[in-house]
Amino acid sequence: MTLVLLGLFVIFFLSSIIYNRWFHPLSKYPGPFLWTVFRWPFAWSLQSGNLVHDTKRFHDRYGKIVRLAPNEVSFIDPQAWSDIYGHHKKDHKEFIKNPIWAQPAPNGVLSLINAKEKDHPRMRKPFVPAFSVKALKDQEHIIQQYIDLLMKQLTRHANSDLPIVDMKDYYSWTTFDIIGDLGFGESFDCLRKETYHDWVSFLFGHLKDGALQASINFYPWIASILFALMPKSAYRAAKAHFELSSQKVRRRMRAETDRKDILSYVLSLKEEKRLTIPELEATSSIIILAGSESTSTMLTATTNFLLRNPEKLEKLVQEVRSTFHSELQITLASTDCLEYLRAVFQEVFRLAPPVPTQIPRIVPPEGGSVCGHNLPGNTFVGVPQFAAYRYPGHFIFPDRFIPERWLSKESEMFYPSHSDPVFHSATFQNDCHAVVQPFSVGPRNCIGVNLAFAEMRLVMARLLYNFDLNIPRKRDAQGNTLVDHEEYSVFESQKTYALWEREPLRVELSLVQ
Ligand code: HEM
Repeated sequence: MTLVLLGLFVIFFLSSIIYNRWFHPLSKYPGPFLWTVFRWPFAWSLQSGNLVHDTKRFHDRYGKIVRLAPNEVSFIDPQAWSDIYGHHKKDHKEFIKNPIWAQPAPNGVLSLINAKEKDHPRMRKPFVPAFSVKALKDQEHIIQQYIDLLMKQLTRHANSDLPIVDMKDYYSWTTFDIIGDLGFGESFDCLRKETYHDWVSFLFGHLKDGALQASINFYPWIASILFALMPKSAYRAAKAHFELSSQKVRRRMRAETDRKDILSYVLSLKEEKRLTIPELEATSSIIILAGSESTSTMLTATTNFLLRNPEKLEKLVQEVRSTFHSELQITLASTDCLEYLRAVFQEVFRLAPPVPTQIPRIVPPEGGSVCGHNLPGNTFVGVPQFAAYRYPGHFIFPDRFIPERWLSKESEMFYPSHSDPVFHSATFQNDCHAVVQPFSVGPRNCIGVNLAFAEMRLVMARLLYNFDLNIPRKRDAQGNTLVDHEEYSVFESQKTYALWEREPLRVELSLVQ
């Protein structure tokens, strides 16, 4: 009997390899052998934090279309953005959120970001005015207030005996405090106390658990056993975190205030047009995560690239300090004209996108087309940002930090630094700007783009106006000061669990005299 079972298993095993590799409808798409016949190499790479780098390696080797698992194809052509994430059209149905990832909150309800296609427009609409340019203008003083506090804390450190800080923490504290206040009228008080709130520290662990849970979800037939083996602390933490954001929502709903925060726009609607309370609770915790983590990641990555490229840092400092003659002049409106700062952000989005993985979608059951390829229903698809943006067919010098590639050729700033490969006005003409879509596209793109840019511009401009930033200096045996660029952390080599796992970013600060 055992032999028969073993024989059946071997036959099943071998025939699924043969089918997946040579007879499956996706067999014509190239990919690494093991990945195309089994799901586990993908799941393993995902939960060990290497998926982003593995996917890039495969696209560099196989080209713009790669089969990453028996039922999954990855596309990096710019056309794939609108085909996969774009609006529903007459002959093109909207692709579906992948339920492997889009799981309900602990109250059993899907949040805005995970909502089913039929519920998504209803849930998104009430938030749209809260993220408009007009709303942002009304909220600018709140954002500036937290940046004042950031500058105050950094000034204190710059004046101390040890003027070295982990900027990753300061950026996280700032963006969490801002979204706590703008979202629910309550700061997390991270900046003032210079420490993470429980909610925030939980979140970083939660991202890792999320990658592990998604890996397990690929195997529904053993998922319940594997979930039972997961540490119970992960569930308790998820529940505690959800409880905290629910309390924030409920407190905000009870508060009698005419404050223009994000929830005020939703609460001002008639009940039938609002999200239900459980939906609002589930969505609130997503707004806190989405509204803080990606922006602080972007600020951390920008600082890391600037410190590793001192000539670019110098050029940006020059732009900021020659534009403003008082810190009070640094506003949302006035920072809009900083063209080199904008180019720096574009280049950091390209080299270290805050959402570096493929944002998972599924082809609708009746099938669909991506970049002219007809795919069977239920195929998993996505555009992996990190791989797409560093693909040598899309950008010249794809791994080099050259913000100038985003400037107009007529700009006064369009000239190479000493460390750049020589470039001239035609060098970047074939760069594929259209592929860089860090906020995604279509009906489920990022609702917080304006807020993200506002925070990024104000924080970076005020930081560079007030401080000189340096890689922390070491001393050699003779007491001479050394700056070792070779040893400094490289942002893009970090692991990813949906978002980047950010290591400390130590920066030496000195106040500009
Ligand atoms: C540099 C900063 C940011 C980046 C790169 C970014 C990127 C993205 C991306 C790629 C998506 C699409 C996710 C998907 O389809 O699954 C998204 C969705 C979303 N983002 Fe952002 N985001 C940023 C900042 C923000 C901010 C400041 C907020 C403010 C609260 C925010 C709130 C949201 C929300 C609520 C969604 C879900 C939208 C929907 O499903 O309708 N994001 N973001």
